Amino acid sequence: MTDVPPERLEFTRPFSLPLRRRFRGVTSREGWLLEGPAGWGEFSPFWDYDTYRCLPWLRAAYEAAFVGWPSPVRTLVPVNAIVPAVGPEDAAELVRQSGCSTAKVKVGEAGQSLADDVARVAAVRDALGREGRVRIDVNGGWEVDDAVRRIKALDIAARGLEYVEQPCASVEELALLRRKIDVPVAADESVRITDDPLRVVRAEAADIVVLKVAPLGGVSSCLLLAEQLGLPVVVSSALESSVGLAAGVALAAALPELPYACGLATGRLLAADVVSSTLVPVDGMLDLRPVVPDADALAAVVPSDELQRRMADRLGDALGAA
Ligand SMILES: O=C(O)CCC(=O)c1ccccc1C(=O)O
Ligand SMILES: [Mg+2]
Repeated sequence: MTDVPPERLEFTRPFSLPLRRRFRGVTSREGWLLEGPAGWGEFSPFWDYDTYRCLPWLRAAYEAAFVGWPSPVRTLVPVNAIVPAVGPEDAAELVRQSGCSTAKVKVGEAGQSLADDVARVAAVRDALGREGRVRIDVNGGWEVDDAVRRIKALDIAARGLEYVEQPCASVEELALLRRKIDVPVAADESVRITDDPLRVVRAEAADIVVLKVAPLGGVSSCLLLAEQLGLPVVVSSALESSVGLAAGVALAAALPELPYACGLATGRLLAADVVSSTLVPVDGMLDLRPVVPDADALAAVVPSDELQRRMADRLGDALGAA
């Protein structure tokens, strides 16, 4: 990690945040906060990330605490409601409560049928009304031909999809699929979990890219990557606490163009947070503001001794490799 003295990175505040509902198989989010002259940073890599993949999260936390973020060009960021793979009534309720006019619906969840996805997407369209935008996220779950069939059905159920996020796992499949459908394709995992994020562009595999600040090494790294990619960017969260979400807002606020609502409304999925007032949208917008943890909130989310030991091991491994 460039010019970062790991011994200066004193992650003193551990947290474990329960989620209101299961999201992509996750029921809680663990991490550490770091305070520095520029503000607060968060280190909360997913448990399935190995040491190497944790390093960008360290860089993002270091940037937030010690370096600061690039200048904003806007102070309000439009965001999408996030709809996990729940039933149609719950999905509609989540959308109505959100105040957002764009919704992202998780589809293709293991154990669910196309009929389940169609019902959820149709309920979200009804809740949003004609003017709203509906996008879906498959997290790489489908083969190309299956994706063609399912996307057609879901495009009809949605009465027009804004885009489909990571419908297939590989860049090659995305490129192939993109030539077979009219719905725009957004790349998420193909940019986030790779050593070569520009490959999606060379392969003409996507119309849009999803950028998440922490797994991509910070706001400045993402801004540079966005410029190199040359595609429209949707900034999305990695299900962080409000401290981590603030870094996403900073990126969305600094991008020269922001043509789509961003996936930063995941504060609603948290049953507890490290701040007293979670970063959630008002009228579909998040505002750019400093986020500072609250002592009482932090005290309420201290991990168990056993969990904290596992978290400390992982943090130590990452700092040791940095
Ligand atoms: O983009 C959003 O609206 C919410 C964030 C989200 O979906 C997400 C959150 C954590 C990990 C992965 C993802 C994802 O986009 O697949
Ligand atoms: Mg995604």
